[in-house]
Amino acid sequence: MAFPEYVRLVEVGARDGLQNEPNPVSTETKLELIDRLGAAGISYIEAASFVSPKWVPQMGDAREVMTGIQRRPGITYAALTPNIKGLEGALETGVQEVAVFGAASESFTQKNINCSIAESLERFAPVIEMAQKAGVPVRGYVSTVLGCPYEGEIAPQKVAEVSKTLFEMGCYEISLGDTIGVGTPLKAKRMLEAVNRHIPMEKLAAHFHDTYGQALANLYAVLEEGISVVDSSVAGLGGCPYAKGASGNVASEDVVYLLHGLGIKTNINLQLLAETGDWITRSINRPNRSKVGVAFMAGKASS
Ligand SMILES: CC(C)(COP(=O)([O-])OP(=O)([O-])OC[C@H]1O[C@@H](n2cnc3c(N)ncnc32)[C@H](O)[C@@H]1OP(=O)([O-])[O-])[C@@H](O)C(=O)NCCC(=O)NCCSC(=O)C[C@@](C)(O)CC(=O)[O-]
Repeated sequence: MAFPEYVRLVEVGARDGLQNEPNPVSTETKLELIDRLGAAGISYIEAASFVSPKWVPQMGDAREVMTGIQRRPGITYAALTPNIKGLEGALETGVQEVAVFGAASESFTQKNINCSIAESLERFAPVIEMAQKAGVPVRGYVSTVLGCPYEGEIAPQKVAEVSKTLFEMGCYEISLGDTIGVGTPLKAKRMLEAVNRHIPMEKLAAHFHDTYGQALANLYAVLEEGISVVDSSVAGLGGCPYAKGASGNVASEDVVYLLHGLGIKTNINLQLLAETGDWITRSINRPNRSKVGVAFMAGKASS
């Protein structure tokens, strides 16, 4: 199969990227990050998460973030909403899209959202229904698609089952999360094939973490299969609070560099994106995990 002509990046740096930061990140910093990402040409920004602040304190300012964004035309600003309480909060801020998040592993679902897979799906049904009534599209995440921190291997069939259910419940797109970054290209392809038997490729997204340094290789593999939506995080920020040792998402700068090298359009200004990665990592005192970002900034410093 040929590569797609255009890939939409779903930038999750402000949410997945920051949710696990041990030190508080100010609302002001989050808002500047979101604004810079928009200026760099990102068209979809996952900006916040309406979850319990007891579970994920770093996302406790979701309302302030969502209402503080200077919205740019053509950009979708989205938020995670695990239940009706979260959705109500998000809708009050005029959120444009929301996402529910399940997993293909029972243990991870328990640790992450305190219920079984079946209960999570029951809980999502009214969330999806209410969002749709409000005219807000719902994205569905499925975590642990290539491995679970508690259960190890996850059967592609299980990933397909949960994905299919979320899709049939009304999620317009299913994002397949390698939460702990253990996947390899062949595994990623096999998992995608299993899901694609039930869901069209254009309704699927790849959400790969880079813990084992395989994320770009895995992305290349699924791009070959026709994936055209990729979740990533500027400077490779992030990790999941309920997946110990999981490092950040694949870095947005690295993904954009790969895509442009393959002749795939993104409408993203890589220089501005690299500057954003440099700025946020300095602001929160983190290493920049984007090789492309570091190289770009070194080139700029020496020129
Ligand atoms: C889902 C719950 C809330 C269930 O948590 P629970 O304790 O079972 O919920 P509950 O309904 O019993 O409520 C307990 C308390 O939380 C409050 N509460 C309840 N809901 C909300 C809400 N929406 N917003 C604010 N507060 C809320 C509720 O009001 C109550 O407060 P109290 O009466 O004790 O003061 C909890 O488990 C939770 O918040 N989990 C969040 C976990 C999380 O955010 N994980 C990271 C995101 S997933 C991820 O990163 C993976 C992904 C998506 O990136 C893809 C990948 O990489 O694989």
